[in-house]
Amino acid sequence: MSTTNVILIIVAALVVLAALVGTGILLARRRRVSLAQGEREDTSADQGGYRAGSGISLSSGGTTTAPAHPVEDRTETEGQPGVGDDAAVPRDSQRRGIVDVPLPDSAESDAATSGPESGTATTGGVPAGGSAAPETPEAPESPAVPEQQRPSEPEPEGSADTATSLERPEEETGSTGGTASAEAAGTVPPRAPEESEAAAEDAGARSESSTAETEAGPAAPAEVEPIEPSAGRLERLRGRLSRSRSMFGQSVLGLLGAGDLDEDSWEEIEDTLLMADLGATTASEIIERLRTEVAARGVRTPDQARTLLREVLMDALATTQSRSVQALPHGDPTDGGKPAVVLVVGVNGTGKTTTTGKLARVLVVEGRSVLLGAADTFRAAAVEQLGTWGERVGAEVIRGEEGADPASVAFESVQRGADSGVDAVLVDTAGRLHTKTGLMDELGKVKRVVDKRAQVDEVLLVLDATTGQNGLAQARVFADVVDVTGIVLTKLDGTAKGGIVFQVQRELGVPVKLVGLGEGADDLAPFEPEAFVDALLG
Ligand SMILES: Nc1nc2c(ncn2[C@@H]2O[C@H](COP(=O)(O)OP(=O)(O)OP(=O)(O)O)[C@@H](O)[C@H]2O)c(=O)[nH]1
Repeated sequence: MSTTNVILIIVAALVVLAALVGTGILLARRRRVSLAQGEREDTSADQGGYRAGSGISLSSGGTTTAPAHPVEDRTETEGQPGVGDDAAVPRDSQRRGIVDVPLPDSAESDAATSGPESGTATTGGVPAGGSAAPETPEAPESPAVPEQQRPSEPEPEGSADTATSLERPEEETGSTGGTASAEAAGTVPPRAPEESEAAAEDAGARSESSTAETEAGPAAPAEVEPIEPSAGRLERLRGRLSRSRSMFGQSVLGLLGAGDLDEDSWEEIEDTLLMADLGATTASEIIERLRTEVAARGVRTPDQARTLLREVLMDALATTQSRSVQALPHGDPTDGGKPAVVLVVGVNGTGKTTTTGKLARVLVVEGRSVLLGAADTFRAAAVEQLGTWGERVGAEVIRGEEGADPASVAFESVQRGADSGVDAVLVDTAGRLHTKTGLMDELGKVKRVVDKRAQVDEVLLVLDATTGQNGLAQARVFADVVDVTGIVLTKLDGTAKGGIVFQVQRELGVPVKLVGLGEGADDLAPFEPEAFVDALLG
């Protein structure tokens, strides 16, 4: 063998060695990151005040409770696709800068988001909350809101015409909201900060007339259908989840309980976790933890495997945030207290209206009075749908005409709720694609406008469990724009997935509070990690 050949062989051997060392370093680093994250999760294994096994837990809101985003935990925002990511969804959501985009001028905004005529003349008086307006946490209340009429004192005009509820006749606009009409016509420049309070006052003043225009809902409810006790609902939850998820349990438990696992088996377990939408990071953390525990405990039997997997999944779902829905009033609203205000947000068709109705039902059955705000002014059918829920539960419904400014409807709802002394105001917002900056800006405006009148206690983001990873992208953007305080995961009855629960909680620190299990009136249950994991394991 010539010297050249020997040198070539040595060089080749060195190259192979270098490649192996590189791969080893990469793997080691990946594991180290995962382990560190796992440890962080473990420290937050406290369940907060959540009462498992009971009905939906309700509470009064405190100060704003939106959790800070654990940004450092985000691992899938570097332009890399997440497993199952929808290719149509931009993966650079963090860089899209939704929060930093200045809102359009109020007149422009109204023109863009409202119907051609209606939104402008009708809603110009509502504080726009544009970039020039300060983010006032509390609106000036009594001075801005004169004594309002009560539901029992309907204004003569408009009371019969629910379709034009928030639209004000020309002359009326002129008399009570000159600024509004001028602004709507585009003749008023964006409001200076000091003008926003005046705008709130204007909106408050307007509501005196427009409350009469809003639907005189069935204030004296007829019969509220009896609601199934929570125990029964949870039982159904288990049944429904286990039907769709038994494959997950069987597959993972079968492998784990088989004793010594080779690399192929671990990969298969990881694949199963990914298929259930747990996401790459969560799945990898769970695998690391399982590997460690399997070695430490000497798992050999299916029972041992089940105990271990249950524990690991439960830990991954743990949160320090309360899962209680903050929908109870602050004091007695009929005696100086304030109603709870809940905003329901999410993309189209996730189940916002249905969830709003179901939640209203839970509250009413608990003896609470509810007012529903139909701020979904994009879709007339959604307003009708909420109206039907209002009839079912005996709640007044405030609605705007199609195309009206949703912020105006939301403001009117909160105003009316406060005036009429209800316990909770639930505002259903229009579905919007999280990828449309203008629509997200509009949602931010809804929240800010409501904030001027009352504290928003709960912002529930409704996610459709069947949309998988896309749900995470949605959650990120919505959380940035409106400080989401709780997640409702709907349609869990229709999917074998739902692992998005793990990811949303892990990344956003926002607890999953409720789950939707069907289209029925009672198909809303508290999210209970134990029940969820048991159902997942089959
Ligand atoms: N199977 C099942 N269907 C549900 C659940 N929640 C809502 N739905 C159905 O999902 C569909 C959409 O629900 P909506 O409440 O209208 O959704 P939305 O988010 O208000 O829709 P937009 O107003 O268009 O944004 C309806 O057919 C609901 O009955 C659930 O938990 N399970």
